[in-house]
Amino acid sequence: MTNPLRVGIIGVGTMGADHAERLAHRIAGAELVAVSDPDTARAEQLAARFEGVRSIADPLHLVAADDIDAVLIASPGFVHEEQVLACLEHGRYTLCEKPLTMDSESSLRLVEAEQKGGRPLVQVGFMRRFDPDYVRLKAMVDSGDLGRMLLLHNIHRNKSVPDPSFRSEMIVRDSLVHEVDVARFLFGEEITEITVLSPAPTRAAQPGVVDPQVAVFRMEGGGLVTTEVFVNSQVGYEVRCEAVAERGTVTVGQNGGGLSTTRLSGDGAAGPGLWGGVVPGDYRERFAAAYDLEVQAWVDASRRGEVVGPTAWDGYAATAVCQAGMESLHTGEPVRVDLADRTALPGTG
Ligand SMILES: NC(=O)C1=CN([C@@H]2O[C@H](COP(=O)(O)OP(=O)(O)OC[C@H]3O[C@@H](n4cnc5c(N)ncnc54)[C@H](O)[C@@H]3O)[C@@H](O)[C@H]2O)C=CC1
Ligand SMILES: O=C1[C@@H](O)[C@H](O)[C@@H](O)[C@H](O)[C@H]1O
Repeated sequence: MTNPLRVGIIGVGTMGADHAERLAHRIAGAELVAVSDPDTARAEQLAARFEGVRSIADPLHLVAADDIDAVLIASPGFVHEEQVLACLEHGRYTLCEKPLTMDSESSLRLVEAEQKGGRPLVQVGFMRRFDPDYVRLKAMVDSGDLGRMLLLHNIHRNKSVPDPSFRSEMIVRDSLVHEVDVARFLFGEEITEITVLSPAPTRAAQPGVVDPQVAVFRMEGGGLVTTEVFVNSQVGYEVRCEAVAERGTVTVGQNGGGLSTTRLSGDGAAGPGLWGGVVPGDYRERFAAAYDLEVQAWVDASRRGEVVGPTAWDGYAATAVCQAGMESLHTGEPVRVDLADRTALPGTG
C-alpha cells in the first residue's frame, strides 16, 4: 500500500485517546479517519481535536466504513470479541488492546475465525514486546550468551486503580496478563501451570479485593516464573523483570544497579529511589516509547499486508493462562493450562 493506512479507533477512554494522539501526531504512514465510542460526547470532543476526523456513534459502522483500512480497538475487554469479529469479517487490520477477550473460549473463536479467513489480521496490544529494554533482554536470551534461562521474576505495580469494579479477578485478567505474555515471549514456550497466591491484602484495596497477588507459572521446558502484581501500591508504576540464566542475570526496569528503594515522599508523590531515579506515574509514561513503537510496527506491517508482534494465538494463550489463574486465585492451588491443539485449527491441516 502506498497511501497512508486509514485508521479508526473504537473506544476513546484513557488508551483510545492516547493512541489517537500518537496516530495523529507521531506515527508515520497512518491517517486517523474516525473514532467511535458509546459516549458520543467524548468521541465528538476527541474527534474535534484533529482535523478531518469524524465521530461515528456505532463501532460496527466504523468497522464497515468504506474509508477504513484498519481498526485500533481500545474498548473494554468484554466487547472485544464482537468488535474483532466484525474487523475480521470486513478484512480490517486490527490492533486489539489486551486482553483479547474475557475467556479462552471466546479468544479461541477469534483465532479460528482469523484462520478461516485465510490471512492474519490481528495484533494484540502487549506493548512490552516493543519496549526497547524488553527487546534487548529478549535478544540477549536468544543469543545464548547467558546460557539457558531458568527463572524470571516480574514486578508489576500500579499506584492505584480508580475503578471500584477492579476486583481480584481483574488483577489477573487485566494486569497479570502482561507478565503472562512476557513469560511466553521471553521463554518462547507455553505456560503449563499457574498458581495465584493471596498474601494479606493492603488496606488501600477495596474490601474483599486480593491485592497484592503473587503468581507462579511453570513453563513447558521446566522454567519457573514469579510475578508480584500490586495495583494499589500508592507509590507509582513500577514494572521490573529479572531473567535468571545459567551464566548471569539481566534486569529490565532497575534504572541502574545497586540497592534501589521506592517510597512516598512527604507530599504524597513518588519519591526518588536511592539510585536517583523517579518512579513513573503510570503506564502511559513508562511505556510511551513502547506504545509508539507498537503502533508504528502495526501500521508498517498492515501497509505491507502483514501482522507482526503478538498474534491472536498469543492473545488466546494469555487469556487461557489468566482463566486458569482466576480459578487458582480462589483455592491457592496450581491449575493446569490446557490449550487447544494449534495444529488442528481450521486452515492448518
Ligand atoms: N496496553 C496497556 O498498557 C493498557 C491497556 N488497556 C486496555 O485498553 C482497553 C481500554 O482501557 P482504558 O482505556 O483504560 O478504559 P477506559 O474505561 O478509560 O475507556 C474505555 C472506553 O471505551 C468505551 N466503551 C464502552 N463500551 C464500548 C463499546 N461497546 N464500544 C466502544 N467503546 C466502548 C467507554 O465509553 C470508554 O470511553 C482495555 O482493553 C484495557 O485492558 C488499558 C490500560 C493500559
Ligand atoms: O493494561 C493495563 C491496565 O489495564 C491495568 O489495569 C494495569 O494494571 C496495567 O498496569 C496496565 O498496563
